[in-house]
Amino acid sequence: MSQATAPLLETRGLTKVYGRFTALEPTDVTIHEGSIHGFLGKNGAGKSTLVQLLAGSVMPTAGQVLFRGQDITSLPLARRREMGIHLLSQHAQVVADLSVAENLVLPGYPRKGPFLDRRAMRRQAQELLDRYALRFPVDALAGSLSAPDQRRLSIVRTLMDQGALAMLDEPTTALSQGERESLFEWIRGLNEEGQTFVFISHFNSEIQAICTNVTVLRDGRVVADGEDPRAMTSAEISELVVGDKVQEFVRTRRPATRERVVVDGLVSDGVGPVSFTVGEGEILGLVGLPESGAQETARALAGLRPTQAGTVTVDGRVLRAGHVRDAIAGGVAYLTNDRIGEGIVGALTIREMLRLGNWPTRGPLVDDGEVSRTYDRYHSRLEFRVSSSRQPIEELSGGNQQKILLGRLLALEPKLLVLDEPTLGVDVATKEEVHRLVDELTANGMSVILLAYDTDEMVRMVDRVITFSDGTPSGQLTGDEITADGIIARLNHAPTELAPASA
Ligand SMILES: Nc1ncnc2c1ncn2[C@@H]1O[C@H](COP(=O)(O)OP(=O)(O)OP(=O)(O)O)[C@@H](O)[C@H]1O
Repeated sequence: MSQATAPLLETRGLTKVYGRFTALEPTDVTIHEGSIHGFLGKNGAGKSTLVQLLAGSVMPTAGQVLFRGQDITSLPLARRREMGIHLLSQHAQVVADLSVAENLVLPGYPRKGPFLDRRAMRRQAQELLDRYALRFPVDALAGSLSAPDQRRLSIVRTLMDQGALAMLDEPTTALSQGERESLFEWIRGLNEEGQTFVFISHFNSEIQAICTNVTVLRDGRVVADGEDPRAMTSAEISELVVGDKVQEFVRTRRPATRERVVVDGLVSDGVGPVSFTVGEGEILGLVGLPESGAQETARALAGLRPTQAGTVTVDGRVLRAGHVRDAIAGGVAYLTNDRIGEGIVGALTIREMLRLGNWPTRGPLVDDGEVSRTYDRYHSRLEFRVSSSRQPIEELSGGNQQKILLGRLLALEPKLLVLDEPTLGVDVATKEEVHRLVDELTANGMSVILLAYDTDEMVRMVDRVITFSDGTPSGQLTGDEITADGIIARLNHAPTELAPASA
């Protein structure tokens, strides 16, 4: 990795206040040229706020941003982009129905007079792909690329114009272990050539794998700066982030006492037939590569995919397939892994979101007292960092939004909880709290189906694993067979097709 050199970007007393809420206290940080600089912190600590202030998508309440010594505080986002400062935010994605080339030249399409110059566009795009050792065709639709390739494409967009600084806010969300490693190798290769990165992640292993130094934020304040994460243990990093020791939760596997959920011959749009059972109080892991049938089956159970054959029975009641309201009424609740697309309703307040579609009533009226009690229950348990229960969901940090979605499902008191990436974007302390909570629910009889890219989470939480390939169950792991290596071996992990940039 390149030697850290002169300051590329510096902040002086940079502050962000929203109304009466201080998202970022006066902050002084320095990002050195050639470094991979990590920002760490719990949910709501202020990481995204800080990178948005650096990128110019949010303007500060006070303080300065210096770029190579020049004060750029008042420059807007577009000007900073021209200077090579780019942010790939948690929500940024490629435009699925545009080609790779169109995505890469956005928004500055090359023109010939009033016309779009397609040849120039393709040539520019191909040069970029070559420069960053990406081998997918410039004419492919961006939406047809694999998830990691879409991520690479969006990173390349942040690196265009010889980008001086690429800030990546949780870039590995929804990538498998193999995909992460290949992405990291690529980033390291670019870094070797002098590219500076800012990197945000809740995974200590990722921070240690890639960052040369870190800044740690807690409740909007810098509590550590300049540490080398490679010289620390994962527990030390967690302690720095949380401000306390994080007790890793270890679940004891419990044999199921009776069958609660019976899935029999389920066929859903080319997936299946799928048959399995889930016991009372059991956590069943569904594992498979994308489009293997694991996630499709989970969504079909929740009524979110049309089904053509088979039945789903919960406590003896047969659910009407393909009907989400019927699934909920029958006791099935599903946590989506697409928080932005199908999870949150931005304008709702937190307390409304927690009881959305599940309003407690007193006579004909919404029972406001019960809404408040629901908020209090999950606020203390899941520790949202928010200014009030009436704050709109869209203002919350990503991890806090995830906690609200989880709280909403728990408030439904389901019999079967289907969790698709329950700790997506959630910090190290809350992750353990979510695991503890799910364990308690299963101790009280709730059945859980878990999908998780993080094999460590899978291994620690489940009683049993069913693997999927080609749209049907391909095997089962129980007891001591449930290990990260065991799962990965069953997945028949195909190596990713890309070589690192330096190759
Ligand atoms: N537009 C806004 N209005 C009010 N408060 C906001 C707004 N944007 C962010 N906040 C608050 O600022 C705080 C910091 O949020 P930020 O998104 O920076 O956290 P984060 O460290 O990136 O968290 P996460 O790990 O969950 O993504 C949060 O408590 C959030 O609710």
